[in-house]
Amino acid sequence: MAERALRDRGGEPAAATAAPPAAGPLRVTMRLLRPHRLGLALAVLLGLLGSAAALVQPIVIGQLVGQLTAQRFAVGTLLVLITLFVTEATLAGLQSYIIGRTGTHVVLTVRRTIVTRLVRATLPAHWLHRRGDLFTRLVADTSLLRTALTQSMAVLFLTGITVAATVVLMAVIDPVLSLTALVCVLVAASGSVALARRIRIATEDTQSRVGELGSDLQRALAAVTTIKLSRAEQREADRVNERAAAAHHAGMRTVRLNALLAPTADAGVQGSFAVVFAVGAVRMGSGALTIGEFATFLLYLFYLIAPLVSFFAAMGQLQQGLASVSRIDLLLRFPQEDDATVPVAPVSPAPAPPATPAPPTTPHAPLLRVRDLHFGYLPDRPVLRGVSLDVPRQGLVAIVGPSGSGKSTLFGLLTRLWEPPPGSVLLDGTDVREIPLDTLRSRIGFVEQESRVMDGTIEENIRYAEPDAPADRVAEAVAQASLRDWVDALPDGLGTAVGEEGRTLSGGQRQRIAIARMLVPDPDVLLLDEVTSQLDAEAEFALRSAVAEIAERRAVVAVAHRLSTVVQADHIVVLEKGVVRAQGTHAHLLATDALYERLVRTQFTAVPALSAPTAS
Ligand SMILES: Nc1ncnc2c1ncn2[C@@H]1O[C@H](COP(=O)(O)OP(=O)(O)OP(=O)(O)O)[C@@H](O)[C@H]1O
Repeated sequence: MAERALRDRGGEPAAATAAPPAAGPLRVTMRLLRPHRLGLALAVLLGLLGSAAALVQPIVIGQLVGQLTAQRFAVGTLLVLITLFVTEATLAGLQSYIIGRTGTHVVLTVRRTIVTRLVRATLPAHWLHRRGDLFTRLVADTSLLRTALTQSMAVLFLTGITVAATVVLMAVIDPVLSLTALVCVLVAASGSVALARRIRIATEDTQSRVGELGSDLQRALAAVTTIKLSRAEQREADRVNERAAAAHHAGMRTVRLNALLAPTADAGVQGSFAVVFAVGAVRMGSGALTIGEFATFLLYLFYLIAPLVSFFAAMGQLQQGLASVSRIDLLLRFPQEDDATVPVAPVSPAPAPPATPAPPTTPHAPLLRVRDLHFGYLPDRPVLRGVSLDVPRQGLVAIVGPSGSGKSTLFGLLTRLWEPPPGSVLLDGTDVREIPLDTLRSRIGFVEQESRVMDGTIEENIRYAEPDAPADRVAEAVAQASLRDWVDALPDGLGTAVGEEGRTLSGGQRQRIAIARMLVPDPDVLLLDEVTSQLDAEAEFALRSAVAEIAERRAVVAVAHRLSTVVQADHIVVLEKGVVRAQGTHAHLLATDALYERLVRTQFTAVPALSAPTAS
């Protein structure tokens, strides 16, 4: 719901979600092609040489015919002609290879850049866009770049040069007639240009509908079990099929416009010829042009047909590429985590920046300090309102409170998944905003409420935050997360594959793998967000003992719903509607705070006491 709220807000994205302003698609294209300009230049050069080899052929053929008619020995001329044929064919092949290669490289570079930016993008930026659409932009739109940009750019350049050179030659013969030809061609081109523009808009529309199709398909695949249990197969299929039909209709519009492009260009060229022919005839009649000059002029005009038609076709192709560039550009401008130094939506009262530098830390100073922390995801909807608390270097701090009171939000701010206001979260006396993200997240381990397990083996998942960790650290993390007995009983042990999203595991096993993953980097503080919620009594007991052991060496902050976890905490913070309403020990809070007393009575799930920890 929150993601939808962010998306629907549309018009005014908050500072950390806003991408820098867009440049025009042509400028973006030039920027994308710049690293590949050598390849493109080489392709154009080969094309020019190929054209030269083709243009010389009529002359050589003429000579050959002359020699043969005069019954002269023509082997030399024949060899020259064969060499020209071979050269032209070789150059054409090479040019096509280099254009293809350059196009593929452009796609690779763009995809790499996008992937890097996507994984480093801020969470708000991600939540503004549907995943299926991002996927389509990365896969389908970048594919369009290959032919639509590199090929069309090279063709436009090459045919542009050919057309310009021919026009110059024509101008030498008769400037008036060539001006007439030029004006006619430009008038004819205006129709094609207008069509090409519409092709671009239609392509953009098609691609965005393909994105919607991808998003809906992804939504359906992710919830396939829910769809089955809700008997919603047909409804879901209809919904996705409707998107497919919309993409088809938009695609058909592009096809129709594309089909119009060639006849429009042809009609323009033919019409131009008719006008030039008529003007030429008049000029011949008036003696301004000889019949020979007019014949040569017309010959050149015919030479123009092929390049002009290619030019217009390439223009249509380029417009399709530009449509994709506009969509890809959005990903290239995704705001990055490191750029996001302002709160997503400042809420009133605006938090004041720290007035004095952070106090020097001593071994007894708290490890984490939260000072007057205000935060809201949406403007004027505060979630945390002036939260202050200290986390000592060792021991267990429990955060309790009704659902929606802001407990998970607090954890997200401590790890800068969301940017806290300046001076409101200090780690070892340093504002977390000044600590490089990589360092911060290796010092603060955060096990989320619904931690992901990824396709791969158990060991790959546990090592995920630190792939090169020594084996004994992995073994220790496995033991601390109460996974040892279970892993030892598996035929493949740590090498067992877990399936996509850890499908072959139980909820509890997934949670413990997530805890082990966060223990491997040996963080100073471990944040646990309701990690015992999916565990049975035995596993919970085992994990509770493990948490107690972990808390002897480092700080642990746990959002807890189990009374057993809360009771064992050294310090308990009671959060209500984004405000810390009480803090203290279990006994103190039970005696002094009505909400805490109510939570203990009604909300905290009691777990039957067990005599000794056992692993499940
Ligand atoms: N990404 C988000 N965008 C907008 N609002 C959000 C977002 N995440 C949480 N919220 C809102 O912020 C408030 C606090 O949510 P939070 O998840 O921090 O509460 P919580 O105390 O952890 O709840 P629970 O115990 O149910 O997990 C809720 O009103 C929630 O709807």
